Amino acid sequence: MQQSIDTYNFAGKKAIIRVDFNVPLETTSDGNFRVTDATRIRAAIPTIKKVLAAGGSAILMSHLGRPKGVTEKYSLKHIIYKIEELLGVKVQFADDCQRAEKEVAELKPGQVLLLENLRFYAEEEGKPRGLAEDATDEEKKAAKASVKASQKEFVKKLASYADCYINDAFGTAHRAHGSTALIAEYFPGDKMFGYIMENELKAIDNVLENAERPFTAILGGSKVSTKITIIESLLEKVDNLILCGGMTYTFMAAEGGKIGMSINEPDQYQTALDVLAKADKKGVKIYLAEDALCGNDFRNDCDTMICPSNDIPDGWEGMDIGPKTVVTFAKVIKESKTLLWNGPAGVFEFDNFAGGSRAIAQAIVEATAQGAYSLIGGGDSVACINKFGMADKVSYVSTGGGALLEYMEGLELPGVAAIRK
Ligand SMILES: Nc1ncnc2c1ncn2[C@@H]1O[C@H](COP(=O)(O)OP(=O)(O)OP(=O)(O)O)[C@@H](O)[C@H]1O
Ligand SMILES: O=C(O)[C@H](O)COP(=O)(O)O
Repeated sequence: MQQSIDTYNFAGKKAIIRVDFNVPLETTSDGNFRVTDATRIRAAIPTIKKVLAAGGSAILMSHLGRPKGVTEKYSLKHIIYKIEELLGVKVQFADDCQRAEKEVAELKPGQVLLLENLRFYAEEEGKPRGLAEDATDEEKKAAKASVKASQKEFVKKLASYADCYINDAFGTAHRAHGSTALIAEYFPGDKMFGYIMENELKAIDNVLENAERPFTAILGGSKVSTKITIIESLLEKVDNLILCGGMTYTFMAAEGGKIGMSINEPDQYQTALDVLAKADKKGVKIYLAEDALCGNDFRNDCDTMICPSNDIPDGWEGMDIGPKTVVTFAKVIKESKTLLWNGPAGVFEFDNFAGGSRAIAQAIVEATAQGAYSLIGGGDSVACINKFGMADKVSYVSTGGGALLEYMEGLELPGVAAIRK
């Protein structure tokens, strides 16, 4: 049965909390690691504090990156300093998530223990590793069966550490992994969502079910192929769909435009045309960038010029939306009552091409101040809004990328289903 974190009695209990501490790291000149965006750690603090304040202890577990075994650069020990800084509590560390009995036994109420990266074990994802490229179907089948069999033991061990299970890893809720889904079976009466999960689901449900109109979605990023299912499902829900970023040029090229060396997916031309036709049929207004800020090389300090997005000369590429587009997009955004933004409008990592994304963020902030509800989601979009210092001026910043998109598409997230079941 699903419990509530607000009413559960944590006194003297150990809570194992699945968090999503898959955060970006960079190496400093002295060879140490630094968390470059702590949004996901910051967001998990209220849940951890709740457990500690209610007399419990917290065992934190997460993945970091996509390691294929034990890999130093993906060790969660690199982020301990950041958790301690944000939580204000010392964090103990178990350097093997499957051999943490001693650390768990010594854990007292009010204390926090972080387990090493769950993905150092193939069992977390339940997918075989190290298969030879020429492995036969039989060998692949056997390897899969073998990791599935040991996955049960892996999950059972994690479950044995605690009295209750909290899933607060919204960013990973779309993965049916050991720690996000299977483990819940071992806590039939003591499983619950943390605050991130509760808030994310509420915020997205609010957008999907009670969206005040006009509802405008702004989708950017580099590829049509990675966003096509969400584009299609959003056509059922929104009044306006602003398509920007690198995907612009696939649409322009599909319609016969000249796009120079802009990012482009020829195998998606038909899909792009189908989207435009479907939007027309549904009465959804699609906004594509009419002009582009182009560069002659993929770097911040290349030469630039502004061109129509469908008439970019050879040797140039569209790297941000142009000034006319900024005016059009900002007007549509400011006239909207519900806003969803996923994916930057340009190569925002380069300051000279961050202007379009900044203008979109600014328009969203202004619309929010006028009473619109705004939800920003996705790793790059959140990095963008943080870079501009505007995260606290929108209604909700999601910690989810893929999870947010899948939930918005109407898919059941395994991490959510496992708690509700
Ligand atoms: N015109 C462009 N040309 C090339 N790359 C672009 C362009 N516009 C945006 N991008 C790049 O798109 C990347 C993000 O695109 P991607 O499709 O990977 O989005 P995403 O990771 O799904 O975003 P999010 O994490 O916000 O959901 C950024 O790194 C940005 O630099
Ligand atoms: O960053 C994310 O989207 C989540 O942490 C999930 O990571 P994954 O895509 O490697 O499963």
